[in-house]
Amino acid sequence: MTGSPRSAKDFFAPLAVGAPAPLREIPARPSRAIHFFDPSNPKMAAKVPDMVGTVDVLLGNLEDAVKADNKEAAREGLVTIARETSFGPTQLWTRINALDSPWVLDDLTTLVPAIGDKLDVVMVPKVQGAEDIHYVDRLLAQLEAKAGLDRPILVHAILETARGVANVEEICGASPRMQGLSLGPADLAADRRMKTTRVGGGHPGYLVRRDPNPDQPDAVRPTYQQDLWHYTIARMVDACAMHGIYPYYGPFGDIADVVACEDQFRNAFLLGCVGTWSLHPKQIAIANKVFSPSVEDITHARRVVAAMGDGTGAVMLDGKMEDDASLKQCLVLVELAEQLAAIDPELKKQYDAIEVPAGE
Ligand SMILES: CC(C)(COP(=O)(O)OP(=O)(O)OC[C@H]1O[C@@H](n2cnc3c(N)ncnc32)[C@H](O)[C@@H]1OP(=O)(O)O)[C@@H](O)C(=O)NCCC(=O)NCCSC(=O)C[C@](C)(O)C(=O)O
Ligand SMILES: [Mg+2]
Repeated sequence: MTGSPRSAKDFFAPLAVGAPAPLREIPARPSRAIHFFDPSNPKMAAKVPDMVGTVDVLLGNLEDAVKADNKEAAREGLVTIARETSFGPTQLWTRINALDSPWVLDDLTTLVPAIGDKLDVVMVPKVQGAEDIHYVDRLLAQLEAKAGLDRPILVHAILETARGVANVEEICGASPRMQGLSLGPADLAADRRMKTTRVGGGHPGYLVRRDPNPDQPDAVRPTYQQDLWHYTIARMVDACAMHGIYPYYGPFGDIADVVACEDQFRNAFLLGCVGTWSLHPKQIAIANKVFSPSVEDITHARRVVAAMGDGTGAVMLDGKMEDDASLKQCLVLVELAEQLAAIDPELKKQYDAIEVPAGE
């Protein structure tokens, strides 16, 4: 094939002669936590081999949070770590520098030939529209062809500009490489001129207040904090579901506040996200817990599956109506549990111990 794709039929054609064929379906590999490390930081880098198997994704970060003077050391450090580490079931991702930065071309032209066979996903920051994905798509195809890779490297976009959010659907559908999206709440807040200075999470000022009680006009009126990120995450979830790819929350910068971190992660899980980021080792356990369905949820889901028989009609279970649609909701959880049990022996034990009474 030469030139640009001309019709919808060309969507799955390789973008360079000799590049691997694009995937028609993005594999649903568990990725509850995408753990960030700075490959130029010797202490962090030293911990990476021991983290294999304890986290679903290890991500060598080359962009923000890596000092400008360390950009090359980070890139080279990632090459060394990738070559020397056997990753087993753990995926290896990287976050490259922004497309307008002086580093990104060297990031891609170094990493793909050196460790392209080990890299599962390239995370692209500050994606504005489909044109950014098209650029990375073609360049990856050229580099993969040159390196003789036999499987395509997937692409994950971070939504961190207002324009990126406005173009979210076209970003998700821009290439068969698109694996998923993450929220970039810090850059997005700055770009939108929001007034929060936190990296993700809520804000005590973003609230609603109960109406005054006419009989007690001076009584304290309770307030309820709202989720600043609900709108954006909900848009991401719809865009990803529409294109068969996966939404993730993103960073929670208040490392010390493990309670609010868990809450933010859970909101994302309930809305449809498959995972989140972990910036510090202690956030991995929080993410793994939140993004694994509970034993109670799986027990209920399996009871509904058993009670629904051939999957049609309506039944009563514990006083509640279950039907074809609630069965589908339960199957989302059951399928997720099966995928997680395949890579997490502890969870497998818990899910295997569930007993569903026969004949319900
Ligand atoms: C927060 C920091 C500074 C606290 O770092 P610390 O050293 O103060 O923490 P600590 O509790 O003292 O660390 C304990 C031990 O764990 C190690 N450690 C600590 N963190 C890690 C790690 N991630 N992976 C592996 N090891 C780690 C650390 O080196 C230390 O090792 P030691 O016991 O041998 O001394 C540090 O954890 C860190 O730099 N984390 C990564 C930050 C990062 O990647 N930020 C970029 C993503 S967020 C973002 O970019 C925004 C976004 C999306 O773009 C947008 O919203 O716009
Ligand atoms: Mg950012």
